[in-house]
Amino acid sequence: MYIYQLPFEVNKELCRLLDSDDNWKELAGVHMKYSPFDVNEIEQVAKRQTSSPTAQLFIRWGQLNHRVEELFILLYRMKHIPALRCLVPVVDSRFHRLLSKQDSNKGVRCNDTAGINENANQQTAKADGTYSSIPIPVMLIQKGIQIPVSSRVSNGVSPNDESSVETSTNNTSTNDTKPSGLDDELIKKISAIPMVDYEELKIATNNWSDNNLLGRGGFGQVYKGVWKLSAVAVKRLRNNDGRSNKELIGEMCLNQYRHDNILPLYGYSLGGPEACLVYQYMAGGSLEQRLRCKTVHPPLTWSQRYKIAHGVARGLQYLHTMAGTPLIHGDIKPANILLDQCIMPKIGDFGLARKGPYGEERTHLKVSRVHGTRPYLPDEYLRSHYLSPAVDVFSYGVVMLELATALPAMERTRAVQLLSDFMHLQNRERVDFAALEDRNIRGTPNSNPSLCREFAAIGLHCTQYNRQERPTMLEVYKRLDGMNLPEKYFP
Ligand SMILES: Nc1ncnc2c1ncn2[C@@H]1O[C@H](COP(=O)(O)OP(=O)(O)OP(=O)(O)O)[C@@H](O)[C@H]1O
Repeated sequence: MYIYQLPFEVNKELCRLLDSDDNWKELAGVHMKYSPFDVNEIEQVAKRQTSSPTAQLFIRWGQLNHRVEELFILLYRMKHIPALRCLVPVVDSRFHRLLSKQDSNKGVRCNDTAGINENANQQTAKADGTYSSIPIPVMLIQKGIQIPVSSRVSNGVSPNDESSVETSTNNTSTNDTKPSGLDDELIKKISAIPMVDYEELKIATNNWSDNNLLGRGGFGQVYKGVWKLSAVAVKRLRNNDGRSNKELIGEMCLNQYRHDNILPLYGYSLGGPEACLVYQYMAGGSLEQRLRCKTVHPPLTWSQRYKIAHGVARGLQYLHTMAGTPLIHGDIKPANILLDQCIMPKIGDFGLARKGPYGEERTHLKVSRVHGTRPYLPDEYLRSHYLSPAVDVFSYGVVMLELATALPAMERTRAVQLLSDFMHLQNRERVDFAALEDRNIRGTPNSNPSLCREFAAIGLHCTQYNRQERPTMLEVYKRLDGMNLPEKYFP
C-alpha cells in the first residue's frame, strides 16, 4: 500500500500522534532527510491551510510513491510505538515483529533484520529463486541473505574492464565497510528511496529497446527512458549477482547525499527479473565519451573543462567533509562523471563508495578489499589497502590530467603506461605541458595553453605519491575558484 492510499482513519490518527510535540519534524528531518528549509516550508503550508503538518508531510513524501512499510520502518527507527501500533493493520504481518521487538525492548534500539529475514524468506521465496511482489525492505533483506559477501572470492579483474581491480587480503584487523551489510542503518537509508515497478521501467525504455541503449558498464546496461514524463537513465543490473546487488545497495545508501554535483537516484526496482536503478538522464553523456570524442558533440572547450573540474571538485569536497565521517567515492574516473545539457558535471556510480575514517585523529582505514579502476588508484591503496579521501584526490588528479591532455589514463603502447607516471616524468624533464594539450583543440582558437598548464599542475599535485602531499578537495576547489578567468569560465 502506498502512503497516499492510507485509510482516512489511520492517516488522521497518525497526524494526531505525530503533530503532538512536533514529532513529525524528527520524522521529516532526521528520517526522511528533508532539509530544514523543506521542513519549514511544510510547516508554513500547514499553517496557511490550517491543516496538520504531518498530513502535509505525507502528501509530499507520498508523491514519491513511498509505501506504508517504509513509513513503518522510519517510525520504528524513531521508536514511536503508538504510531507503529496505528500502522499495524495496514502493513504486512512480517513487519509486526518490529513492533513486538520495540515493545519488549522498551525503546532500546535493536537489530531485527535477522528475525525478519528468516520469516520473510520462508514465506515469499519461490522455488526458482525469484521473489514474488513483496514489500521492498523484506525483498532487500532476502537479497541480503543471498549475497555471499564473506565467502565471495575475488577474481582480481572485473568482467568488462580489464583495468578494474578487486583484490583482497587475509588481514583480519581491517575496518572494511560492507555496502551490502543489511543492518538497521541500511534499512533506514533505503527506506527513503522510492520503489518503481519493473513493468513501468520496461514501458519507459520501450521494452529495453536497443535504440534506447546509452551504454554498458561492469554491472549491466544503461537505457534511456521516459518515466513519469521525465527523461531518465535506467541501469539494468546484470542477473542480480552478488556484485550487482552490492552496487545497488551501495548506491541506495549514498542516495541520502544530495548535491548539485551528485547524480540523483530517482528510484529503484527489485521486483522484476533484474534489479534496476533509475537516474536523472544526463543529456551531455559521460566525460569519457566527450574526451574520446565518441559523441556528435564537438570537443570540449576550455570553459567547459573548467566547469567540469570545478563541479567535480565541489561534489567531492562535499562528500569528504561529511560530519565526522568522510564519504569516499572510490571510483572517480571520466566514465563516472556525467554531464547535463549545460555541461554541469554530476558524479555517478556510487557502487564502490565507502565511509572513510571516523574522527579527525584517524587518517585512513585499512580495508580488506581494493575496488576501483587501476590507473586511477594510488599506490598506498593498491598495495597497503589504505583507504582515505586522498584516494579520491588521486583519482581526481588523473581526471585533471586527462582533461588537459585527453590522453588515456593507461596506454599499453606508451613507454610509461600510466598517465600519472607519464606526466610526472614530463614534469621532471621540464616539458612545457602546453605541448601536451588535447590535440583536438591544440593550435585552434579554442586552445588555452596557460589553463592547460594549470590543470596539469593541479593534476600533478593531486597525484603525488605520498598521500600527505596531496591537497584536500577543498583546497583544490579553492584553487580553481580563485583563478583569474574571464566570466564565461564560471559555472
Ligand atoms: N544518468 C545517465 N545519463 C546518461 N547516460 C548515462 C547515465 N548513466 C550512465 N550513462 C551512460 O551509460 C554508460 C554506462 O554506465 P555505467 O555506469 O553502467 O558504466 P561505467 O561507469 O561506464 O562502467 P562501470 O560501472 O563498470 O565502472 C556510461 O558510460 C554513460 O555513457
